[in-house]
Amino acid sequence: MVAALHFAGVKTSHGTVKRYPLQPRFLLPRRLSFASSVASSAVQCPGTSWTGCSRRVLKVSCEASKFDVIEKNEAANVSFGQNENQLSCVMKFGGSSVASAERMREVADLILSFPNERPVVVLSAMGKTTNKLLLAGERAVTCGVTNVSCIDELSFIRDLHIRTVNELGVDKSVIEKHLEDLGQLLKGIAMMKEMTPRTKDYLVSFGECMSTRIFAAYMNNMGVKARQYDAFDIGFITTDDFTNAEILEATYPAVANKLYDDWNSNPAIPIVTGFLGKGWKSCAVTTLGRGGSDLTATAIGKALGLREIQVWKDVDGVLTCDPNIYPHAHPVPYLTFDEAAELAYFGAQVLHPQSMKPAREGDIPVRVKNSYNRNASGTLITKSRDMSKAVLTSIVLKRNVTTLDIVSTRMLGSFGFLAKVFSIFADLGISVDVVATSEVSISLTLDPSKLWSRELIQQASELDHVVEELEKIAVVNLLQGRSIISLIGNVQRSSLILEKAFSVLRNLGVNVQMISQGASKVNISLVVNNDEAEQCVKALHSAFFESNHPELNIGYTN
Ligand SMILES: Nc1ncnc2c1ncn2[C@@H]1O[C@H](COP(=O)(O)OP(=O)(O)O)[C@@H](O)[C@H]1O
Ligand SMILES: N[C@@H](CC(=O)OP(=O)(O)O)C(=O)O
Repeated sequence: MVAALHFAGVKTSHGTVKRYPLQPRFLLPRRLSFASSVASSAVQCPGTSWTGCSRRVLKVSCEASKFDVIEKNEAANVSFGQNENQLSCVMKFGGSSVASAERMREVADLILSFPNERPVVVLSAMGKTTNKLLLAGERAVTCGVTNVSCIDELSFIRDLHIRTVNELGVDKSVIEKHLEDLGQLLKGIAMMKEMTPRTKDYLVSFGECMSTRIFAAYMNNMGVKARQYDAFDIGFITTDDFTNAEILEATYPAVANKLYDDWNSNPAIPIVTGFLGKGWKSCAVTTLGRGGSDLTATAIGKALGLREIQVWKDVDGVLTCDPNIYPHAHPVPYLTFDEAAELAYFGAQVLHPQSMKPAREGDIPVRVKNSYNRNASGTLITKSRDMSKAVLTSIVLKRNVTTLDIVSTRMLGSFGFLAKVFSIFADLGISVDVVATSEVSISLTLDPSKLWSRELIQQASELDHVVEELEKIAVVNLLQGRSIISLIGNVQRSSLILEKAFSVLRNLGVNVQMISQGASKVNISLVVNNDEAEQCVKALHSAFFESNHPELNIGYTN
């Protein structure tokens, strides 16, 4: 069966015109395929041979009201997925992946290059927009209402977004109101001379709200039906902990209902804002902590029971250590949820610390991929993997950690002492990362993950309060400027790991101040001084991952 389609011409990054169909669904037979890049594309039913193929062939299937876009590379076999009409996976693209018009084109192309997927797309704000918004807010606090329009970061954000819509050929109206409201909000902040956490969350939400609107409009211009969603309007219900809200259970059924209902009644690729939610009491916009779009993605994966969650970054997957510390770090092909969670929790910026939780609960594989190098195989994170040969998987560094040495004044026995210390932390809402205990003393590091910035802030007053409380029962020594080096791997082989690690550290003349091997079986933590930490990571990396002893290099070979 061959039918005529209307095509919209779209300018590509190379200035050529690609042609995409305009979704005249009433014109379409039950299922269609068509060749793109060929002006006079033939439309045919699946099962017939591909005609008019240039290097790439797009295929659109419409079954009843269902909608599907499929791309075929010459080399690849096209096959339909098993549930070809349902949403199949999440594809999350971080700020680095959608930093410009050029990048948005790449991402659209990438999405369409997956023939068998009907993805829910989750986007972060473009590039460094979140940081710029925060800086703009901080400047507004002190600059005075009349100077708001001169804030450099505001001009930067405006220019970036307007340039992007222009370059993509998208109507400016999709973000005009947001840009106007953003200016008003900054004036409000300037007037109040303060920026509360609640205001901060509303302020940064403009980043994701604009990137998703631009991208959805671009997809629609290409003839690929897409629908933009603000997460706070589709059931992402959170606690009211502004800047670091937690997703509440009610989110899952609400999001599933909304996305599936819309998909079933009028299919269009959902383009959802990452990072954002709605406080259940305040009904105000909340955020899930920096890097929170990863968590949005895994939460949607769990809510919809999807087959896979893909998080697309600017690196070839989770690496054996932070590439900013050691540029030749290697991709880790397989991780368990536990390993990935530990790695993220202990400071690897590549994943949001809480993002593995929904994926683990839903048992949905997470794939970390590189949007700049789509052929790299990336990292696959699943419930379990063959650990028989695994030793060390990755080395993670968390800087600027505060440690506390707490020695009992012996008014309490050991049991009462531990209980009392931890009840103080519980009362103050502070969680602890690493703990080492003896009968009458405890050494621990404080969890900075609740803090807004990825740079750890010294919360002086909070720490003073902790010390004050602890001093009622103990002698307390507070030490700042420490780092935690976490050795993520197979703690079943901890003796081997520790032997090697300590020999490396001894050679460097570094004294380990605290060591903790948790019951988690995937992490050994070492506390060292900040100024020694980077050289330790580099030396450990070369000893474990570049040694001539294959038994020590196998963290990423299985
Ligand atoms: N172990 C690690 N593996 C991979 N990337 C890491 C690691 N540790 C830190 N990173 C950093 O994390 C960055 C990717 O995370 P992020 O910036 O949140 O991506 P996105 O904004 O695209 O979601 C990388 O560019 C890299 O610099
Ligand atoms: N834009 C937010 C949320 C996010 O997840 O971003 P990214 O995916 O670029 O890390 C942030 O910068 O924190």
